[in-house]
Amino acid sequence: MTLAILGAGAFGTALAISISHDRPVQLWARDADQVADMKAARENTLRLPGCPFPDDLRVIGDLGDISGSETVLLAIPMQKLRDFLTRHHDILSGKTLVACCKGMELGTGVGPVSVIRDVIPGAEAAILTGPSFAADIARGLPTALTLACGDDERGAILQHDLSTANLRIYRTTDTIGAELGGALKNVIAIACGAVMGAGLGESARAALMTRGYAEMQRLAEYLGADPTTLAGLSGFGDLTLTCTSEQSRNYRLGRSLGEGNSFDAKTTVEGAATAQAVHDMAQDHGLDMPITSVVAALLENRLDMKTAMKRLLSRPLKEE
Ligand SMILES: NC(=O)C1=CN([C@@H]2O[C@H](COP(=O)(O)OP(=O)(O)OC[C@H]3O[C@@H](n4cnc5c(N)ncnc54)[C@H](OP(=O)(O)O)[C@@H]3O)[C@@H](O)[C@H]2O)C=CC1
Ligand SMILES: O=C(CO)COP(=O)(O)O
Repeated sequence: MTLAILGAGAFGTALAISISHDRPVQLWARDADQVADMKAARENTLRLPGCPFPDDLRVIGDLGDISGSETVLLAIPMQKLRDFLTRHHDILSGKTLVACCKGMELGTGVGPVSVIRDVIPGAEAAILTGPSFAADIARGLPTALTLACGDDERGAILQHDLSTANLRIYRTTDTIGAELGGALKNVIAIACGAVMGAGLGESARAALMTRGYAEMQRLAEYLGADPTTLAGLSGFGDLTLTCTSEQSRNYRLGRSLGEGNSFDAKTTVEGAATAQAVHDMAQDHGLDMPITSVVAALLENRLDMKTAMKRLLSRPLKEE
């Protein structure tokens, strides 16, 4: 079975490299120059340099070529997903679509599985998420991810098809919990980066991670997710990785905020839009999401670091 991966960014490319050691993979990029470059160089010099392509990885620039692939991984940023699916509805209808992005959609507040179900009801929707840096996967370092699919039989097939010697996949049917964990940990990582950038120390970061996790659980429970999903790879696991690593773009954006430095606006940082989306949703539903709200305000320059910290620390004292 050939697998198609749409989006030749760092993550799509890393998954394509890892999985094509076991089975044929088509990796699609929208930009003709990038397609030509990857075909010639047999690596993604733009997004993931230094990671050579296995022989069974085929680079494609024509979406029509995926007609024979039953399973399609969508590795494009969250805020671009709805438009992408709408434009390519007919090609993707009837397939199993696995979201590989992390975030909640601005305007609707929903995650990628809901967007897929909404735009292409004729497809089976799933999500692959969890603690993993693209460079680690591409280099063959051990990684564990969560595959969430509402249809457990289909989920078991995906789990088997996408696992490799170094990529160990666990499965759940709780798609809401899996997409919330991946989305919200990015917001908390921005907060942690900001605290570290401002020189507030490791203890403050540990407090933010813990209270951030409580915030994630609160929203997840409200939206009907299983709390044990949040305690797994897609929630706690990814929170730990992203809040503590300089490899994370969300963490680095936060650190720049804390240091008072600018950050390259072209970098994919899913937590920025997600902070706003979740803040809006929390307000609509009367939910208490103080860290998310502070991150959204920091990113919009509605708050400075000092006031942000004061706001979090001056909240009424309560039971843990
Ligand atoms: N990098 C990582 O370590 C990990 C990333 N992820 C998640 O994967 C998702 C993608 O991130 P990542 O690959 O790192 O991002 P990159 O910035 O490396 O790449 C983004 C990719 O999306 C493509 N793209 C952007 N907009 C569109 C569009 N409208 N239509 C089609 N393609 C589009 C870009 O194409 P172009 O170059 O032409 O603009 C590019 O190939 C994110 O949600 C991220 O959270 C998950 C786990 C790990
Ligand atoms: O999701 C990731 C790790 O699991 C990648 O994190 P960043 O998007 O912050 O780089």
